[in-house]
Amino acid sequence: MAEPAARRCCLGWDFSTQQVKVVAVDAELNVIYEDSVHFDRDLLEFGTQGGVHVHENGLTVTSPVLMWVKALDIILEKMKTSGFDFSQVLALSGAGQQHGSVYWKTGASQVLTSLSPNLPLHEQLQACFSISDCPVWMDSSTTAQCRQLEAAVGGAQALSCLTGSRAYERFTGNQIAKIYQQNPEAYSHTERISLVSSFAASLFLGSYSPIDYSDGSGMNLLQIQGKVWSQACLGACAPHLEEKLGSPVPSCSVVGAVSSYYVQRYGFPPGCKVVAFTGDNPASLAGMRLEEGDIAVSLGTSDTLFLWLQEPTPALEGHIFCNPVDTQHYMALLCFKNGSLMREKIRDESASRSWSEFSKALQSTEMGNGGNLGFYFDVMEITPEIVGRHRFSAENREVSAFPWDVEIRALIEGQFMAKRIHAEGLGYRVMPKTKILATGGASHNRDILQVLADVFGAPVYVIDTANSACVGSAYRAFHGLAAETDVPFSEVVKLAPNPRLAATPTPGASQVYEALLPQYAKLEQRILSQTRGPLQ
Ligand SMILES: O=C(CO)[C@@H](O)[C@H](O)CF
Repeated sequence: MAEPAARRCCLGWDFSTQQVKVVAVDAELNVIYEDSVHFDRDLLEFGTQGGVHVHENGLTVTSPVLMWVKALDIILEKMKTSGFDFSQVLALSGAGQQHGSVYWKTGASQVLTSLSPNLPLHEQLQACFSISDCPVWMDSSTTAQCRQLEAAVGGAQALSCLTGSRAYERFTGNQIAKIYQQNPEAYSHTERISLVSSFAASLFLGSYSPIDYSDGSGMNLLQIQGKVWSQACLGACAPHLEEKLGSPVPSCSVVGAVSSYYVQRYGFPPGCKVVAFTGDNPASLAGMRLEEGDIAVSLGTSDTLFLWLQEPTPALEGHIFCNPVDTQHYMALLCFKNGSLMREKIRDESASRSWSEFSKALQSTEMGNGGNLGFYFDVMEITPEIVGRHRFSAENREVSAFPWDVEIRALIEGQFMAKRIHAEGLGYRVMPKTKILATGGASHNRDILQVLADVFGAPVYVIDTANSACVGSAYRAFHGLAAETDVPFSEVVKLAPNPRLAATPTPGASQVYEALLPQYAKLEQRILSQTRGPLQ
């Protein structure tokens, strides 16, 4: 049988909370291989649940760094056993869960640069970490450090203007501050601090990989305008921190070639390039091929917005990161906690637990819902911090109930008007070329997507984002190969499969919602001032 034609490809990795995943993407941008290793299922000796350990205090959440190392050993062996041809890999890049941090012990770099190809990574790196259980994004034990950092730079808004976010417990600077304060000896024996993304890149490089601008924006340490560490933030967190972090680099940087360990043990070509790894959300933005003016809406348990911003206006909500595929622009994340669980509750209460009844209500009620507006937050909302259900008639009078069909439309219109208002609060603007990319469970309901298209006045496309961080990383690897030629990312990925058009705005939608959006915003402020007292 003829030898299979050589399939030049790039690899995209994702070191996520629950697993390590890899995809191989060929030059036509087709996924030709994928594999994964699940921490809970395949690495039982580490005893994680959902890939993490939640500590007794309920606030501290960590993951064992050697579990991540061993997962890479296993997945590479699985690829080798399946006959994957590593010699075809032109470049690789990857993603890591954002905010997590890895602490390399003094002397580890010598081990990393002299790995024996006869042994797995985890056996050789056993003694290379000063902290064996790494803080991850689910940790919320650093509130004190958050307050200290905000005080050091002039307050929450000042920190947001500087680093793109106010202080958040999961953000890496606050986690480093806690380790320095509570475990100074481990901190003093740490020669390098990586994010999960740059840690994974270091494993492939065989030396310390720099932190990229985009994932570095999730640390409360990087000046997002100047793309340099903020000396005020570094100083407020821990001493000698800049030398432990190294200098940040543009996310599209080629940071080196794979180490000889991979050439000799797996057959990677010696010139296989490593493109800077980044955070899972920035990598997903790349995988969704978001462009200027686009917005991605992930409709899941909580709803998450991915925004492409040219001129960000940092706020006390949401997160602004350096853009992973365009160094002049930015991206933003906005999280809305009352997502699908809220939609399912109203479906159960008002549509007899039936999505088809739910859809009928949306089909039978008018855009704008006759001026009735609703706010549905059965759990404390993140954006903004409101809890409870609040309904208002067209005359702005608070009412205790709506008819079942009005209730359903009020929920969905309210959820999407909130998204547009808060996105625009961060500097997002709907443009004539705007595409809305919808993903997640609720994106299978066409009537819900119709409301989304109407509220934003833009077409809605649906995409499958199951592998978006991996695929986005493979796309970024191809982009890194073209780095010297200055080809824009959008050009590199133009052959990728296009999303499917699902809904376009109903004629007259803009007039309806341009009038209703300010009304919704005013009522939101009214609820906020009632619940937390008048704004200072
Ligand atoms: O904390 C987050 C973003 O700010 C999460 O989406 C993590 O990146 C998940 F890994």
